[in-house]
Amino acid sequence: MGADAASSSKANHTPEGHPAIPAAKTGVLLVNLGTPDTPEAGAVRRYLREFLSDERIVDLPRAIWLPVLYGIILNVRPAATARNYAKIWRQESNESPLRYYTREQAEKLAASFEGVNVDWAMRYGNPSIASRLDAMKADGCERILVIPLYPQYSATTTASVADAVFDAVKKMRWQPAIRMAPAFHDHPAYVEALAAVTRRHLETLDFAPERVILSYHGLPQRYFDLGDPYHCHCAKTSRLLRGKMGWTEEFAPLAFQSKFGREKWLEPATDETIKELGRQGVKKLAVIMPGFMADCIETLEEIDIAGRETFMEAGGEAFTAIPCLNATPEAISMLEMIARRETAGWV
Ligand SMILES: C=CC1=C(C)c2cc3[nH]c(cc4nc(cc5[nH]c(cc1n2)c(C)c5CCC(=O)O)C(CCC(=O)O)=C4C)c(C)c3C=C
Ligand SMILES: [Fe+2]
Ligand SMILES: [Fe+2]
Repeated sequence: MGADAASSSKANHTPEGHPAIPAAKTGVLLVNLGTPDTPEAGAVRRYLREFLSDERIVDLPRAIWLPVLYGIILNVRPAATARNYAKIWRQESNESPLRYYTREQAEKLAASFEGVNVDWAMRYGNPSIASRLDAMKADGCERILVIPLYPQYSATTTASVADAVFDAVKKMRWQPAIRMAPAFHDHPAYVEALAAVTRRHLETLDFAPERVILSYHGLPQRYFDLGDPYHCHCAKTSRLLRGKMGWTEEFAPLAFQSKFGREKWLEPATDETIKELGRQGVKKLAVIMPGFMADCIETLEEIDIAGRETFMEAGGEAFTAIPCLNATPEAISMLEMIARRETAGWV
């Protein structure tokens, strides 16, 4: 045993010859949905295969779902989705916007919340939850708080992160203690952050929107009927944000975007709402997407590109997609509040 090992063994009060034990640390792991590694059909196919195989996302019996997934969806969708990713890909760092902003959120949170190890992972794709939990543990994290970056709880997202976290620690002989942060759809700092980013963005425009659609990612209606509280969380965030901004429900209607598959999803659909407002003579429209903590394909392509086109074709004249919270100071301060509250007694 070298002199270093002997002195660290003394500091840790471990017996002579015992392997060195790193000082106990607390970690915070931010987790978002995930994204392909490149905007090419092969990478998109790998990502969609993992994503759409999760029973939390599609809960149909495997005997029914897997033939559809492997026979149709994974043959048809990757090429079209890859073309959409290519439109929004961040060339300078060669990654998707979701990955870029999630990493930036973790870096900024690390700078403001000293004394904890902050890391980030993706539920599907890379870096995986298991790989980052392994790395945090190897670095001495005995206590880890996981923050799913979904303000509104859904079994499809929040619970799916918990599944992956516990699947990963299931394989560890010496597990870290784990805490899962709850949803934060009604956290005052979250609603204030949405309001601040919105006000800042509206000031940069040369028009005043006649309507602001509050657009959230959708879900099959059946999941709501089975008890998923997501719709209620979206409704509450919307009510609180309207209150803060002085908006009426007519001025700022709720809608659900990104429908996938044939089942009935939560309504009204964002694309239909955009079309309908255009037909009714609304000329200036804004869309805010409070459920997305970071800009991604669903906000930058589906809304800012495709939604804009839909509105213009329906007679609209001016359109804006309000940026997501991303790594704004308000978003980081909210994440820090949640991280400090949920690590109480640990740090
Ligand atoms: C049955 C399918 C899907 C459910 C249920 C679903 C729920 C859900 N998703 C998000 C957040 C995001 N989804 C994103 C992309 C995306 N979502 C689906 C399908 C379902 N989502 C697909 C097939 C895709 C990939 C893109 C495509 O092929 O159209 C993203 C963006 C990822 C990125 O890299 O940019 C996010 C974020 C939530 C919050 C949610 C339930 C509440
Ligand atoms: Fe999705
Ligand atoms: Fe989409």
